[in-house]
Amino acid sequence: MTAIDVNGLHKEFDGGVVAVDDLSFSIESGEIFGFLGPNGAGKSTTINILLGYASPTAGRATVLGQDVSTNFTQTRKRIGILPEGYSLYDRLTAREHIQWVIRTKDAADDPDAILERVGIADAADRRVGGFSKGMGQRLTFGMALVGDPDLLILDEPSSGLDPTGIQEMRETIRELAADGTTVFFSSHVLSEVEAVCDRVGIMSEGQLVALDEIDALRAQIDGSMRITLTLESVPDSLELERLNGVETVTVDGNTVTVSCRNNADKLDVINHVDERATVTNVVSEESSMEDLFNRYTEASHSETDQQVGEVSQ
Ligand SMILES: Nc1ncnc2c1ncn2[C@@H]1O[C@H](COP(=O)(O)OP(=O)(O)OP(=O)(O)O)[C@@H](O)[C@H]1O
Repeated sequence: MTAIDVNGLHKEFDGGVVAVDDLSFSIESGEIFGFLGPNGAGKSTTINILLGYASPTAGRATVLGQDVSTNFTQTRKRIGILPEGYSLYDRLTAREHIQWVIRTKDAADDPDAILERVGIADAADRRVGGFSKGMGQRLTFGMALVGDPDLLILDEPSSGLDPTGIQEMRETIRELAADGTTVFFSSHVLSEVEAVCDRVGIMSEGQLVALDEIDALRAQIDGSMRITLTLESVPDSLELERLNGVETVTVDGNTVTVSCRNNADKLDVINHVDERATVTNVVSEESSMEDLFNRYTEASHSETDQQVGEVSQ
């Protein structure tokens, strides 16, 4: 079943700012989807439209089978939201916060079980005013879990959490997805997205510039594999540039660093060098999530620049 379906979505604010530009994608139930993009890319605007808080200028979005431009109140009860920069009530306890969400969602959860799940059961009766940032984030996550939502929308969910908290949240997210909950995960912490998401969409200037599994995105960009070979000595002519799939070669002292397209190219490089020199060490790495993010968002910038150039000529 499709949990989110977005078709030709467009949002232009007063003053002509186009925040979302012809956006289309769909997310299946039980999928953990990472939604990425630099500041101002249009992520929050898209999330606000998906939650029925903002209306699109054009296009259509359906969430859990319901068009977001229709009365969305009942559907929203099936969505758990962890907003960025949450606001909690200092005078209320953690349990009172959970009870409040239970009431607004007409849910039947046990507040203590939820607090236990997010690791703050021992602080259930403490007023939230004295909570640390991480405790507040755990509580907000707990509030999002009320009512066993069909869709979880998490905006920067690991913000303020310590490594244990991040690990626990990851496990909870995976358990929920395995039970069929769809998770829409927006974050600037790319390692976090890589650790937990099945698929990612990268936004830039209101458009989706990449949409795929992370490995598939890696395979689509050139130079996504980097291999560093340490040699006893570097021969005068290695002629690595002549190999298929080799993008760049740099030599620094006894090390040769080669970027190439994929795993098969990497093996060719190792064999080629091994036939011509004594290799003492090999380190191979895939592009980091940061590399991918930069490559896709920079590519979209340069395409726009080019289009602007073409128009102005
Ligand atoms: N209410 C508004 N009125 C006018 N312009 C807006 C409004 N809300 C957002 N924008 C503009 O729309 C664009 C997209 O903003 P949006 O907040 O959706 O980006 P974002 O990807 O969530 O960014 P960030 O990562 O910084 O939160 C930006 O240029 C922003 O200035």
